[in-house]
Amino acid sequence: MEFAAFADRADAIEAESADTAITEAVTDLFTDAGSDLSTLARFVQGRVFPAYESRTLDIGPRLCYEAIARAAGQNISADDVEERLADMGEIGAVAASYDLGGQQGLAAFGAGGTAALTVAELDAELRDLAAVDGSGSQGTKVDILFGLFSRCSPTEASYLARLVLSEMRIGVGEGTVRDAVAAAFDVPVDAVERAVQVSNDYGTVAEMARDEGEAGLATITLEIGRPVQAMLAQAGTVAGALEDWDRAAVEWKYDGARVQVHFDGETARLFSRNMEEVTDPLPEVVEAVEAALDAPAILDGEVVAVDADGDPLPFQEVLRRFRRKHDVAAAREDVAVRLHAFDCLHADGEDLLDAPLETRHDRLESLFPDGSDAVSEMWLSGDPEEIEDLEAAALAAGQEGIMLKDPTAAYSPGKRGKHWRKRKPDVETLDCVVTGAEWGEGRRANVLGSFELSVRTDDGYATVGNVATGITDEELDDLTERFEPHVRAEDGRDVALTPAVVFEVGYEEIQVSQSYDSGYALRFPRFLSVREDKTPADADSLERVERLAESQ
Ligand SMILES: Nc1ncnc2c1ncn2[C@@H]1O[C@H](COP(=O)(O)OP(=O)(O)OP(=O)(O)O)[C@@H](O)[C@H]1O
Repeated sequence: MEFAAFADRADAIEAESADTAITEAVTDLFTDAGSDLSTLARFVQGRVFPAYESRTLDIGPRLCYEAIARAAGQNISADDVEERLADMGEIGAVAASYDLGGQQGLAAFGAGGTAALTVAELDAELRDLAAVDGSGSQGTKVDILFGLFSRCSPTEASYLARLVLSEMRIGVGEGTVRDAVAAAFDVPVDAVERAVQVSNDYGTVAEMARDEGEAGLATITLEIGRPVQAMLAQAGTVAGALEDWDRAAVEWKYDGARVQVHFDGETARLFSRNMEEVTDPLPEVVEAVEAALDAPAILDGEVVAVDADGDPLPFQEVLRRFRRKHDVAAAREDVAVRLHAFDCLHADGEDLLDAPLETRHDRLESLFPDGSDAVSEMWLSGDPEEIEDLEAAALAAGQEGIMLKDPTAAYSPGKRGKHWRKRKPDVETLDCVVTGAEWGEGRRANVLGSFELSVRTDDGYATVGNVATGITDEELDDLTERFEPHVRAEDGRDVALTPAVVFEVGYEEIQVSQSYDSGYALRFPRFLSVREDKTPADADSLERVERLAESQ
């Protein structure tokens, strides 16, 4: 398919407001996709790479503006592009507003000359672009992108800009893609959902659905080395859990960071909750797993930082270790980390996602030598007092609280269902995407002083408040520096930011309010931390804000 045809269809999808019409349009796109099916299944969601890959294009907004400016002609600079963005508010519209095809002579130096750009060619070019690294890589990336923009019509340029900056936002969420694959290739929605949970890639699933139908989808299994999305938890109470289940599986809620362990029988690889590989920064976890296991396995667990006495340290310490690229041995001397594995998704050739938690935990224990401290203990109890004692013990040991899990439930990747509930003594917090900021005043005029908080909606973000309290001067300096590459536009003291950073914020109450576009406002929001382990896609949703507001 030509990229122009895809761009036209994306345009038509964006113009639709009814969910059914959007799903139908995506269904038609998939039916007509031919050999481009897997690429298009990713492109409609604004992805070039499958969700399980941590590979990115690594194209910052500035680099994209430069490429657009060069394609737009000699008199246009990246600053001009940025100014236009401040006026128009959306990079696709900005890219479409220039006459980029006018540079076709120059484009001959870029990819593919002046021939019409195809989806396959664009995908290949973007993959080449992602592979560029080393010194001068930014310049090479601009060159490649310039070559692509120079071959674009206005509509193509709009969707190319949105694709490379991960700002597709045409109203197509994962649910739409799932339903469209099912409708296009006449397979059950559940079978598609299941295959996506296991493979974490809509591209592979769409092709399998088309080529081999429901039976083919059933053959997609977990693969060691290909991370799956983590199962998540809702807030819950002991009384609620014991009302719903005869007995609850009770575990400590460790104050650390999630990690998925993939052991192929010889070597272990580790992935963070964002599916980034964190094998190198955590050698002691790798060593512990490789020494203990002798059969292939995929495990889920939490990594906690500990001091010299083995007592847990705040979770920021473990994130520091996650990010550490150099001198890992020295970092390890300062702060050691320890794995608490609490689930087993695969053991010795057998996928266990559908097995009940109780069975999965038994398998987990059987993989490790007796009494190994790498396995998190799980208690089965129907007695509220016993569970309270377990919570007291978890808190006394410096952990966050307890998890209550349905012992009969399967493992549902990516789901925040009622089968796992977290009971933490502190009030709920929200993980919000920072979408804007404001410069300070007076002596703080050169640092950002207040930050606009948003939550996820189906096709973008909606504001819920501004936070300025709870941040030290030193943190403001750090945040100002951190946000610099994400500045999209400025107007007086107001700064528009590309969504990239997630703040954990506390608040006293959620109020219904017309002041913000979510329809809600956080009362007395206060900054708690930067969620280094989360991307905007992992931030809290408007749906969660609605639920929290209702349950107050
Ligand atoms: N025993 C355990 N079982 C499952 N998750 C655990 C356990 N101990 C610690 N955790 C952590 O708790 C998280 C579950 O809470 P949730 O799904 O709400 O994630 P979250 O948004 O990071 O929440 P929070 O900020 O409260 O940790 C898991 O992602 C995991 O990192």
